[in-house]
Amino acid sequence: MSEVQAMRPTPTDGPDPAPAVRVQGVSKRYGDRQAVDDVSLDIHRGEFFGLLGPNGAGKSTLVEIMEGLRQADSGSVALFGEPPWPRNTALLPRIGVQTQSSAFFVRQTAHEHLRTVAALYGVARAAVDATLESVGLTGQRDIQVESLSGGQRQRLAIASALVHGPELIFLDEPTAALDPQARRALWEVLRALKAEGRTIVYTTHHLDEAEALCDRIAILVDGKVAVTDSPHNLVGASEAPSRLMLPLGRLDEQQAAAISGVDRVTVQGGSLVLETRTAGQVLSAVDQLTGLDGVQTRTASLEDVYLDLTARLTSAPQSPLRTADTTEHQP
Ligand SMILES: Nc1ncnc2c1ncn2[C@@H]1O[C@H](COP(=O)(O)OP(=O)(O)OP(=O)(O)O)[C@@H](O)[C@H]1O
Repeated sequence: MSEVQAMRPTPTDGPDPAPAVRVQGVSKRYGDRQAVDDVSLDIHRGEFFGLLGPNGAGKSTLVEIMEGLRQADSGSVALFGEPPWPRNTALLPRIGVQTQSSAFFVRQTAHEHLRTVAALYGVARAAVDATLESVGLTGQRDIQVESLSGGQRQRLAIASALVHGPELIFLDEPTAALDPQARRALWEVLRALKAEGRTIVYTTHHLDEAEALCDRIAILVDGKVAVTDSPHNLVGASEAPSRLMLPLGRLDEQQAAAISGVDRVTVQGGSLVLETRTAGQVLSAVDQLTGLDGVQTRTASLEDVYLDLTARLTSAPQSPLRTADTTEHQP
């Protein structure tokens, strides 16, 4: 993306510039559903900020309010100190938006579509080729949009959000339809954008993605911000257990559950999984009983923290699922 437009100087840059995004007391209700409930947060310039939460938590509504696409019932939003609503055309060149339902010129080729979007912003043609390349669509440049696969369209939607070199980029579940290679390739594009100093607001259900990319995340539950922090701090402060995975047949479930410090025993795939908050003590007990050959340990991840937190705060089913086919034994 280094060939894509250089970042514009920000007129408000100074010793203490306004944050890229400031949300203060924002609420939004649809009928009797409180979609966003008194949310306040700041997203700093140059920050990679993740917005996580179960289906229906209010992420898209909040992002659309930030983008100026939807009006809040109460509260305020400022992007670089400017309100995006009512429609603020001065902000448009500075922000890039990819939504879950991006619109396309379907009868155009990928290249024509992006050229059309670029022309709306008065962007040089060279940026079109560079942006198509950055999202891995050079090979599809002459294919009509309606003939692109779902994942390729998604990449074109991302390219459309990036082609004018915006300072602030909103991406709403951008990797939802991408295959694993395309997902990792997009990570690299996003890391490069961050390295250029751009601010990224990123909605995702992929916890590994949030952990790998985001400086900070907010977890939204039932329209409220449950927590905001860096993935590192959240995992460090978490009480989510570590997991020891033993090949099946080495211990039975009752033996494992009887080990002091084991909180929960499950069978997942080909492993007996022991959850514990005292991994060292449990490892040495396992060593004495059966040896440590083939035993794997996994410390708490952001996904564990997320599942733990959202389970405590809501009874709704969670989006990232634990391994299916799990039997469980509580000691
Ligand atoms: N236009 C609308 N009219 C009525 N209700 C809506 C509308 N948009 C969203 N909602 C409701 O508001 C709540 C929040 O929806 P929203 O799409 O913001 O959540 P989300 O966190 O983005 O969900 P997901 O992860 O499934 O995309 C949900 O209960 C949803 O059904």
